[in-house]
Amino acid sequence: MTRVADAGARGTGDGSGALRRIAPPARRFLARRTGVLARLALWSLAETGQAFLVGYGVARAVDRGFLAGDVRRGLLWLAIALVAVLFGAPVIRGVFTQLAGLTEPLRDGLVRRQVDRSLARAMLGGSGGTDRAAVSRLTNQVEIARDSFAGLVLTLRSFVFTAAGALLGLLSLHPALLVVVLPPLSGGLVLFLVTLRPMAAAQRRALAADEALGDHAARSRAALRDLTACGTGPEAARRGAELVDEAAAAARVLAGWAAVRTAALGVAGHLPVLALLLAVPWLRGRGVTAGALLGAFTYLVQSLLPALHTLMTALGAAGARLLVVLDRIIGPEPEPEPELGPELGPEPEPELGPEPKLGPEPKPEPGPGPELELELEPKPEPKPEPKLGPAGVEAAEAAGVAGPAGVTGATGRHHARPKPAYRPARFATAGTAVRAAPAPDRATAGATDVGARSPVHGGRPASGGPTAAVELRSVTLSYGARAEPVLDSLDLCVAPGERLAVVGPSGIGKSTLTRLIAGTLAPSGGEVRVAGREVTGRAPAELAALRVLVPQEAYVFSGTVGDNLAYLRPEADRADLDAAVGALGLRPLVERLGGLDAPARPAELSPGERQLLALARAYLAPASLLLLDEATCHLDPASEARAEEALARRPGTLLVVAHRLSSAVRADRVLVLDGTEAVCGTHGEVLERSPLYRDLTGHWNDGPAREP
Ligand SMILES: Nc1ncnc2c1ncn2[C@@H]1O[C@H](COP(=O)(O)OP(=O)(O)OP(=O)(O)O)[C@@H](O)[C@H]1O
Repeated sequence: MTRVADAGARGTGDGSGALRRIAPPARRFLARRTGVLARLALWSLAETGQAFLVGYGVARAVDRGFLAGDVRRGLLWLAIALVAVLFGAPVIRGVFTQLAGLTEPLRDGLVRRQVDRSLARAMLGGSGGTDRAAVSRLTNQVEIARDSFAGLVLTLRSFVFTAAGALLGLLSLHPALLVVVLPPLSGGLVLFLVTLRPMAAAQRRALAADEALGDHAARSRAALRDLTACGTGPEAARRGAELVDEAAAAARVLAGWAAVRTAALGVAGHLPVLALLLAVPWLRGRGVTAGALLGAFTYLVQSLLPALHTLMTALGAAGARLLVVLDRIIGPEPEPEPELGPELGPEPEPELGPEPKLGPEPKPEPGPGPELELELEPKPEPKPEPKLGPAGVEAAEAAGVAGPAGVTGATGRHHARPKPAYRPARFATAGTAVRAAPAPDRATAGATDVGARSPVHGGRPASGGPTAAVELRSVTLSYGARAEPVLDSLDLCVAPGERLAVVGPSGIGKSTLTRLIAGTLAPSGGEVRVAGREVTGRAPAELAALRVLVPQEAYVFSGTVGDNLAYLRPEADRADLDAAVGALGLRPLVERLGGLDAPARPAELSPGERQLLALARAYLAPASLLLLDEATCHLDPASEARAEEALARRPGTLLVVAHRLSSAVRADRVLVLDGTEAVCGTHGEVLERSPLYRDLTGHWNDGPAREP
């Protein structure tokens, strides 16, 4: 219970401090609005007259009317009291009209102040640069301040002017009435005033606890992958539980003081009535008439008690809230919350992980390993996918860490990529979203670059042939029961060791295809096999052993550079890491960061640097299939070429969602995804056969990043 408790303590001892801080600007604010205040006082004076007349009318109606046998006079005085009550409606209207002249400028001023402060803080950047509580202050707390201020002005003003009218009335009826009424009234008021300061402190503590809890929840959500990667989940959960306890404790303290305040209200509100009843003989002895007694009761029950009740409620709740909220907005800057756990070290901001490609929420990405994306929004899936909630994340993480165990074909060192044993080059689709190229073309697709191709039928390797690295059999994927399929009856066969580039316009389904192959998305129909094994429904650990998917926004977690590189292959030694660093051209970056043992602070890395680290991590991964979903988009063409070549040299198969033409040219084959047509073949072949590919290459060539 560290920081929040401190904040609460600060608040407890700081109630008068807050008042001192708030008082000067409050005085200036009011001094600039003397006209509004004067008009408000004028309307309120009418309330004094009203309060006076209500009790006085009743007293006179009884004494001079009904008890004196003059019913007409009695009714007349009652009518006067009634008119005074009815007169209250236009008075309230007038008061509210003037009130806006105070509350709206206050709200505008607070909003301006908060925006200025948040912008200034954001511009500072770095540690504490983001003010996560700003939204709460800007919306919720500013509205609380406005409402509380309005309530306070209304009730304070009403109490003062009503009490003045009622006390004046009591005095005019008989001074002895004041002797009986004033002591319990003022006693209750004093008791109430005594509760104000601790109540404000409790309010402040409750608000601080609420903010800290919200902030912690937001940070934990953003840093979920860091927490998982660094194993600090339990620590974050423990801190969350502490904050919940703190919020509950603060609410209990607040409730305790609310009970004391209710007692004060009982003393001030009901004791005077009791005292008046008990003192009736004494008062009668001093010449207080029956009408005056009735008038006194009317003052108490009709005017004083309601005004007192609303005053206490408003001062106790709205007043304390106003003080606390104003101090948070215009007082000293709140201290930043501590980071989520010691393991996250000095990193200023927990890394948020890969950003979404589409919209503000991250798209779910593959299960295990640092490329893991969290399932943040429900999405229609054709078949149940392994959930990536906390439990799933742990499982996926375990898979990423333990992935190398049992991986076939993984060797300690990377050798030159062996030539594929065959190049089936089969791609055939049928259907609407992605259709097969015409049959004669399909028969030759990919055949031109390989002389002796294993016999394939419909894009499938013939039985007895080598197992394909990737095989899609009539795969269909729709993101909803009635949605148009993104991929429709797609057949695809990628040979072991082959390099395939996937190209197509934005939104055509390239990422969808990689996710299907990665096994993080289940097809609506058909079958996806990697290394001969169906991937759908496979456990994250098994998937991790089969493939690595690197998304566009690479994920680097808070840890050392070496930890990041070896994440998918924990047993990698220095030589392995050095080899990866050299192969990917990472040396200058690693040196700048301070070596393999230096901390990698995600927030201090550019997107391209993060991609390089993620690519080196993938390079070291034991899985033989590498899926790059625009994973080099933040690299310059030379770095991209170097990285791709290095990844292609490692033993295994490479599927690249191409970001530049050069990626496609370097690939053994190119798969062009198109809404109505899909073509697969060598660069030259698809250039000839696919108008879309010709368009794309034209666009790439004419684009700002001109390709060789
Ligand atoms: N989780 C999802 N839920 C619903 N629709 C989705 C989802 N993910 C992708 N889509 C839709 O599926 C289609 C294909 O998306 P996908 O991301 O695979 O395209 P892409 O070719 O990779 O695009 P880009 O190059 O812009 O990344 C798009 O229309 C997209 O809006």
